[in-house]
Order: sequence, then structure tokens, then C-alpha cells
Amino acid sequence: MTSQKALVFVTGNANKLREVKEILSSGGHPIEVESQSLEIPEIQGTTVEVAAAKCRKAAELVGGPCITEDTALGFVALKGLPGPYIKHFMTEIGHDGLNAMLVGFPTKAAEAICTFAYSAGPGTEPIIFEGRTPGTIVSARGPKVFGWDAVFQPDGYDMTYAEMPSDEKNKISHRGKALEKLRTYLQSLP
Ligand SMILES: O=c1nc[nH]c2c1ncn2[C@H]1C[C@H](O)[C@@H](COP(=O)(O)OP(=O)(O)OP(=O)(O)O)O1
Ligand SMILES: [Mg+2]
Repeated sequence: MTSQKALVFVTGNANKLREVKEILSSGGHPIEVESQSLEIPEIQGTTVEVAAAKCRKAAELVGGPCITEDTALGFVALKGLPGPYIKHFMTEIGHDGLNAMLVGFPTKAAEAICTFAYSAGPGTEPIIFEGRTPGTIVSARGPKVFGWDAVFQPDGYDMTYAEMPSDEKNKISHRGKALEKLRTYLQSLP
């Protein structure tokens, strides 16, 4: 992006904002992010449908270009559910409840999915950037600061997301992977 204007990220989640700033401010071409905390109703549907609808609405409210992000946590044994509805499951049943949901199932495998959407402004169709990290649902370990981080152990690691230093999580996370794609796209804009 040649413009010096900061990228507007519409989110109500302070932890997401922190990670997005950490990731986009690093690397060869730092991207400045400013946030707007707006309450945007979320539809039901696939991760991409949910993310695109959120971004269309956000662009209308902001009145200009913006990004939004929707995070899903899908259980393999449950064919990808709770998926984009994980927020409500987290709020209602918490870390122990997420573990209890998988009792009796042969696999605790899960996938963290981050779907960024970029809109060039109201009425323009959002462009989607997705990152996925496979892992396993485990009993909570580490600080219970950010959502379901304490129960998600990425494949190849013996730490949960919550036990990892932030920069290590960012390197392999669903959000880090999606943001690398967004960064490449933004840098290709005239
Ligand atoms: O890296 C993460 N590690 C652990 N938990 C996470 C992560 N990223 C989002 N989360 C949680 C927050 C919310 O409970 C749900 C996603 O819901 P989601 O609608 O995308 O987030 P939100 O409503 O908090 O913020 P927003 O205003 O951007 O929609 O998963
Ligand atoms: Mg939300």
C-alpha cells in the first residue's frame, strides 16, 4: 500500500487487536492498524459467509476501507462444529465444557480457522484471506486470558496456545497465516 493511511480493523476483541498489531507491525513492510470497536451482528453460515457479511456491514458503518476477522474453532469429530459459533460455546460452557463435548469421541482433533475480510469501501465485495492451524483439544493449561487458547494445543507442539509466548503463537497461528496472505495482497495494491 502506498498510502500512509492506517488500515481500519473493526473488532470488539482487544486480544485480536493486540495480535493483529503485533503481526502487521513486524516484518519488512510494517502496516499501521487503527481499530474501531463496533457491534456487528453475525449471521449463521460457513466461516467465509460469516466473515464476508461482517465486513460488508463494517464497511458501511465505517464509510470506507476496512478489515474484519472471524475466528472459528472446529472439532473434527463434530464435522467442524462449533466452527464460527465457538464464541457462544466459550461463553456458555467454557474450557471444561469444550472438553466435555468430546468425551466418548475417538478423536479430539480440532482446527483453528481465521478468516480475514478486506473491503475497499461500502458496496464493494469483501476479499477473503484464510489461515488454518490443526491441533488437539486438551484440558486447560496456561493463562486463561484469550478465548479458548488454553485448551488448544497446535500439532507438533507440547504447549497450548496459552502457554506459548505471543511471538511463537503468532508464527504458527491461524491468525498469523491469514495475515501473511492479507499482507501480500495489501502490498500488491497500487
Ligand atoms: O486466537 C484465538 N485464541 C483463542 N480464542 C480466540 C482466538 N481468536 C478468537 N478467539 C475467541 C474469541 C471469541 O470467543 C471467538 C471468536 O468469535 P469472533 O466473533 O471471531 O470474535 P469476537 O466477537 O470476540 O470479536 P469481533 O468483534 O472481531 O467479532 O473465539
Ligand atoms: Mg464477533
